[in-house]
This record gives sequence, C-alpha cells and structure tokens, in this order.
Amino acid sequence: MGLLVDGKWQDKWYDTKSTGGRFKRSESQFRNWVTADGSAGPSGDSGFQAESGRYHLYVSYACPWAHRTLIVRALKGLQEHIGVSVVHPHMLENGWELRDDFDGASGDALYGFSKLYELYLKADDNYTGRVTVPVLWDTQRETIVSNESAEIIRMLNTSFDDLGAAPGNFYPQALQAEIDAINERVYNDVNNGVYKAGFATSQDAYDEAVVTLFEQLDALEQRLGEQRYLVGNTLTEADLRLWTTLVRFDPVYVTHFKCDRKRIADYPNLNGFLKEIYQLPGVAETVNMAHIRHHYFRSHPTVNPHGIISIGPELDWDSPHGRERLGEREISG
Ligand SMILES: N[C@@H](CCC(=O)N[C@@H](CS)C(=O)NCC(=O)O)C(=O)O
Repeated sequence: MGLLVDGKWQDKWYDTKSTGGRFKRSESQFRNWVTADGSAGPSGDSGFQAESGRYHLYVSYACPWAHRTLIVRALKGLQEHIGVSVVHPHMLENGWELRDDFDGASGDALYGFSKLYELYLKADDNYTGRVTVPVLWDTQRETIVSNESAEIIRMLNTSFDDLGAAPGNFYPQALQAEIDAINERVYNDVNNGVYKAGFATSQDAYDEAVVTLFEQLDALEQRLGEQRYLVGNTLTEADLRLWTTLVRFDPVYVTHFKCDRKRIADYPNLNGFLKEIYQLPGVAETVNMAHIRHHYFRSHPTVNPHGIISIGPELDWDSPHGRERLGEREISG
C-alpha cells in the first residue's frame, strides 16, 4: 500500500490522524471521457473516440469499484472490444502488482509492467496521488483516459453503442436525477461506508460509520420490498453500484470490516436482489471470490495483522431469487 509523490513510489498506509480516525477516499485524477465521436466529455480532453480494441481496462477482481466496470462491460457485451488485465489480489508495499502467479491474475497484457504504478508513470512521470484500480487505458495515445469507475461505467454504457454493444441503457436520461440521488447515499453510506467502518481507527469513527451503514441497508431493504430495482422496474447503474458491495458483504465485510449487525442473507429483499443480478448472463463470471477474500484478509495488516483468511459463509446465489413477483424488468433503450 502506498502512493506516488512527484513520480516516486512511497510505501504509506492511509493517514487517519488528521481526521479523528476517519477514512477519507481521495478523488480520482484522470478524468477524460471516451465518446462515440471523440468530442470531449463532461471533463478532460477530446480525442478519445470509441474504437474496437483501442482501450484496455486494468482491474482487480477484489475491488468493488473496478468490479462495476467489469459488470457493465459484460452486460453491454463489450468483451471483444475492450481488453482486460487483472492484478494480483494482494496489495501490499508495492501497491497493486501485475503478477500472474495467482489463478485469474493476468499480468500486464500491454507492457509487461510488474507494478500498476509503472502504468501511472507511463501516463505521467511526475504523478502525485494514489495508484488505484480501475484504470481505463488508451493504447493509441498511451495514457490513462480515466481512473474513476463512476465515469468509466457511463462511457461503457453508451459510447460504444455504434460498435455493436448490447442494447440497454443503465443511465437513461429520464431517470438520471433519481439515480444520482440514490448513488450519492449508497456511495457515502454503503459502498464507502463499509470501508469507513473497517478502516476506522477510533471507536467514534467506527460507530458513526457502522450505524449509518445499517440504517441505509434497512432503508434499501424496505425499498426493494416495494419495487424490483432501486429505480422502479428498470435495472440501472444504481443497482450495479450497490450490488458490488452486497456481493462482498457476507464473505468479507461482516468479519473483516466488523459490519456484523446483520448479514445480507438476513435481509430477504436485498438477498433476492443480490441473487437476481448474480444470475444475469455474464455477471457470475465477473465474481472471483478467491481474489476477493485473499485481497481483503491479506492486504490490510493494520486490520488483520496475521493475514488469516476466515472460513467464510456458505453462499447460495444460484437458487431462485423470486424477484419476478415485483413486476417485469423494463429495459431502457
Ligand atoms: N474513486 C475510485 C476509487 C477506486 C479505489 O479506491 N480503488 C481501490 C481498490 S478497491 C484502490 O485501488 N486502492 C489503492 C489505494 O488507495 O492506494 C473509483 O471509483 O474508481
């Protein structure tokens, strides 16, 4: 674990001293957009036109933010258009490593780099900041398009449609305001909430995060008892963003991050929702539980000093989810 400062790697854990024991996630810095015609997106430079084979994703199967990009790539049928390199699940003194000595880890398909920070340095040899996944890489300009998953999934959602992406829009115009509002709560209290609980270094910081987390899960449970998805009966990015946290919850967050008031298995609606999305074509293939469990239990020595991986729960995500009772799934074009 560490970061780059003026292009030099430094091995440092997150600083929580200045925030009363509270974990703060830093902002992503590469914010360009791939667009259908190469025009500039909401931020960054122009010149990143959607083309088959031009872009490459660097991901970790363990990381919930990177996982979003793999799911949208699968649901939009973009596997043939956008390649993927998968890092080793352990993230220690060198940060993410592009090693292939763990089943499912691919090494670096493009440059043969052994550390992800070398890729950041190729994009900017003076970079200062964290070296995070996911990264969307442009093989033509040899730079990082974006390292912000929330924006990468929106690029995959529509920019590649003319190249034959699968139909379906996970961020349709008419639902954007509602999606944005849910995303904000889910991001702060759930996606990042589990990390705030797990990385807290004071009782107050932990209590605050974990209470808010379970209040939010209770509210989501109720919402998903009334409708099939978070926004009516249309599957949207809001669902996919919540889902990557739900998948890791019982196998990891309950024990490793001390999020142990309830399991997702104890919430009938959240559990059915978890199973339904797991069963969508292409999604189960994006879930690598060995990477998920090895990463968390082995990469946070301040949280789990001996690196012991817990036995973990038995998971049953292939059984009927029963969500049809709330109505047909509507697909937005
Ligand atoms: N805002 C980023 C966050 C990504 C992120 O924090 N990824 C974690 C892995 S789950 C990471 O790479 N952390 C390395 C670090 O913080 O040094 C996104 O959503 O893309």
